[in-house]
Amino acid sequence: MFNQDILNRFQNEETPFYYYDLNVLQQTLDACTNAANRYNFHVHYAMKANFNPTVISKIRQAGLGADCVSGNEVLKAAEVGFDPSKIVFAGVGKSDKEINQALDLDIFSFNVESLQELGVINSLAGVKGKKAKVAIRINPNVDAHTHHNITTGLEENKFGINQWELNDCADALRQSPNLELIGIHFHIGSQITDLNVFKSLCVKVNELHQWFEERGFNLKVLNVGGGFGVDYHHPDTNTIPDFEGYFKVFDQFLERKPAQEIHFELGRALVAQSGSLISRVLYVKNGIKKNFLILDAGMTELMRPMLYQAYHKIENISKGDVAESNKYDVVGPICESTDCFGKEVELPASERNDLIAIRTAGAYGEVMASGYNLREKVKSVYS
Ligand SMILES: Cc1ncc(COP(=O)(O)O)c(C=O)c1O
Ligand SMILES: N[C@@H](CCCC[NH3+])C(=O)O
Repeated sequence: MFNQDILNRFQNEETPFYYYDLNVLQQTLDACTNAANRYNFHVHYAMKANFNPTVISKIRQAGLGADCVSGNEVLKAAEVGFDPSKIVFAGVGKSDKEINQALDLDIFSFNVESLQELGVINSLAGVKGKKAKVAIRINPNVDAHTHHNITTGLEENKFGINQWELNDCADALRQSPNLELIGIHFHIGSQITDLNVFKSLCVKVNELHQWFEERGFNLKVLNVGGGFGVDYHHPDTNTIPDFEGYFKVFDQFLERKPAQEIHFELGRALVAQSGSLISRVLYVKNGIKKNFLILDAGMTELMRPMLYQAYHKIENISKGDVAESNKYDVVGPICESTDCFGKEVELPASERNDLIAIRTAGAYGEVMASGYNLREKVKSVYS
């Protein structure tokens, strides 16, 4: 990924920064849209994964819709040119202000996460003399077999409406003149690599789809969310996720009516491999039990390893393949003991000023950066 031209360019940049390889991003988008088009599936990009302006503008140009989780994401999506008819808005805690902003934009759908929220959207739409399009986000109680902290579709999770509330939900919809039910929505978790999980989701969606049809609701949309994972261990040899295999599962196992639209909300799978966090070694500290590489990037720039014990491949891109290697705990400068990107990482013998790449950082990296310790906002570089 890092040829000599790029390395020369990096030498002149102040670190740390996010590097986005826009070719990788384009290849990923092409692979996704080609596979989705084959099945006539609609993909909305989950903006929460990365709302860097250059990245989202490329995604918009690829023709995807936007899946938003806050009023500001909805506004940003519209501002960068996503057609409001392709914007959906999920989230367990939509404020009145956020709902009103989305109503003003006439977005495609509110993915509603509680009975109470249905009532609030009905009232706010009524005040504006509008009919809001809604999809019911149902908690399907399907185990995503991913990290506990990024599972969203189990009964213990706060997301979506529980199945035992669906009768009340159907009654509320019948009594809400300012709502139009367009579909049902699911999202069971993130970084899912076992496709059987999606098969189980399809079985559940079919069951709940039928439940609504039996009660006289004609669903235009089945939205199965996102969650498709990437290979954090092999960013160079398994760069583009197998979108074809992923969509095929839904084509095979989801029962859909001829005019019905199938919607997806992919985030990580589209952007993760195109981004790396680039930093410099500030100090090498050799201890009795441990050697530390102290970087100029920390948990304030990339929080995933500290928050989820997530693995990211770490490379010394200044040294390349040299014979002598050492084991290091690769840490940041932040005043927290958990500020560690990886323990006992095998790297070439490293020195002050070497450039270190932390790979597969294009999703939930830059967007989760913080200003803790009064750190500067992290910059971006593109090629
Ligand atoms: C409702 C919803 N849709 C889509 C996504 C995108 O997930 P991912 O980045 O795993 O594809 C998320 C995040 O997990 C989400 O909460
Ligand atoms: N932020 C998480 C994913 C959460 C997805 C949003 N529900 C991660 O870095 O893996």
